[in-house]
Amino acid sequence: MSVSSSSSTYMIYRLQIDKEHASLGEIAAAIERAGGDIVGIDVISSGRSSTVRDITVNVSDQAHSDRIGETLGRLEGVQVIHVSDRTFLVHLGGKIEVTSKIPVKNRDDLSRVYTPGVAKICTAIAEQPNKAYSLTIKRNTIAVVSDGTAVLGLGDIGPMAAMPVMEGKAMLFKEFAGVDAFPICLDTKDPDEIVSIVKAMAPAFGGINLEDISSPRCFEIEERLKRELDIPVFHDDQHGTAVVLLAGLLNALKITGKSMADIKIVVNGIGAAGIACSKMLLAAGARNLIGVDRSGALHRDAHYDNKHWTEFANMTNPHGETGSLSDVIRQADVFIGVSAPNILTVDDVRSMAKDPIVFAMANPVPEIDPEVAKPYVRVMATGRSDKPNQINNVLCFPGIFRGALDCRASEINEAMKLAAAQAIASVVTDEELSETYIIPSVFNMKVVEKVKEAVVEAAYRTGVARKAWREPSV
Ligand SMILES: NC(=O)c1ccc[n+]([C@@H]2O[C@H](COP(=O)([O-])OP(=O)(O)OC[C@H]3O[C@@H](n4cnc5c(N)ncnc54)[C@H](O)[C@@H]3O)[C@@H](O)[C@H]2O)c1
Ligand SMILES: O=C(O)C[C@H](O)C(=O)O
Ligand SMILES: [Mg+2]
Repeated sequence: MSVSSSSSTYMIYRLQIDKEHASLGEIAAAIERAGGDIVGIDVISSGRSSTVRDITVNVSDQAHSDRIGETLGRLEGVQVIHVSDRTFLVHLGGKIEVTSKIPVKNRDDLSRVYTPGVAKICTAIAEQPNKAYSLTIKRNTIAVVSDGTAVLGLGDIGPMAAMPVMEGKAMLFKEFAGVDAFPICLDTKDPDEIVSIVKAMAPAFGGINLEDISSPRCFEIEERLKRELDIPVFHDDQHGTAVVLLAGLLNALKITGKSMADIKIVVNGIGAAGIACSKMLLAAGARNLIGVDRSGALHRDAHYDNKHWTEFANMTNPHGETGSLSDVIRQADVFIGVSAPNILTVDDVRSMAKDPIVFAMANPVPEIDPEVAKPYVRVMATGRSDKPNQINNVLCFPGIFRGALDCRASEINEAMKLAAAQAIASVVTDEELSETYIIPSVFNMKVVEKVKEAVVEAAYRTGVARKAWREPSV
């Protein structure tokens, strides 16, 4: 039996194996019988009577891992020393660190990078603040700021628990676009306090990436920071997601031969991502878009305490459809999920129009398991990196900030976002386009390059770039 569940994970079993009483063959057979897939075997130490080995096994979940551990513990001559989760191992001590660019080996070095030499640099910046861009980390550094209230689809898990995601985002900024990023998780949910903290720390940064802040607070926080700061402020869950979604949908529609203006789109989860994705699709020509949240379809005859929902209802659902997700998804061409795990059923998908497009983007568990949906959909995408068609904001935020920093943009505007979406979509050529390849891989080096170029061009075109234009050298 092989492990196919979308929640599968790798566990490492460290075993002491008594050479006389146990063999690797027996151990492998026991693991296979218990349903685990062995993906690696390493010798840690080898003695005359026993060896210590790490056996890496793909398991479906924690309970499955426990069962395999118990099975191994019952084998004669085998002692389970410990069991570790490979995902936990890569997080030990955190995922990023600060390194210096210049060695500090002697007093001379010290006196230049630190006092007294550093003082004249400080004075130069005090006299001409713009010099912070050439003489400090500002020009290449982003703050990734969260309050831990909407972490992936895990919800309000607090600032400490949000850190692994923010460290991960910082890592991706660096890996994919060479942007230095600091994860900053704030122990407050108060919008006034978040705005004032971010404003106070802004001098060190060339841009602010807001992350995993729940709606509707995220809208006010972002709007105020955009107004009050002169560096780009970008709520990734809104705009990064919307940019990548539009890129994916433009390409998926080429496959089904339908046009944005004619299709019925259902967006499930009218929070940060849902509202931004919907606005972007409307700007791209969508007309029949219906938003659904926990209480069903949003429509203009209802009264909402949340003013963003009132605004949303007024610009969507032109035919005033009401009811649950299952009611409004009938005859829809496109489902976009930015809500919660496993809320879309096979029957819902089967009630959609011909050639359904399903983007189940909730993380880490999508609205429907892609394996379950596959037989009934034409194009399927999720936010996960272990499945085809990954619609995830990681395709956008490194490149869009690379471009914004390079031209020293004062903001990331609509034109820059649209340019980024078109650039991502364009990486997949017409020859390459297929049901399982509507969106490029994040590892495709062309993505960041094309997004950066398109964003820089749009920033100069719309007058928000502040760096003197230099013709590219030939
Ligand atoms: N793939 C990506 O790139 C990407 C990007 C951003 C967000 N997301 C995912 O989208 C989800 C929402 O993120 P967000 O930042 O917008 O959060 P949010 O808290 O701002 O919004 C979530 C919304 O979903 C609604 N919701 C929750 N359960 C629901 C259900 N069963 N039916 C209908 N609506 C439901 C909530 O009421 C809320 O309005 C998360 O799972 C997140 O991981 C994915
Ligand atoms: O973090 C991700 O993988 C995407 C997105 O920002 C999310 O909150 O789910
Ligand atoms: Mg997020």
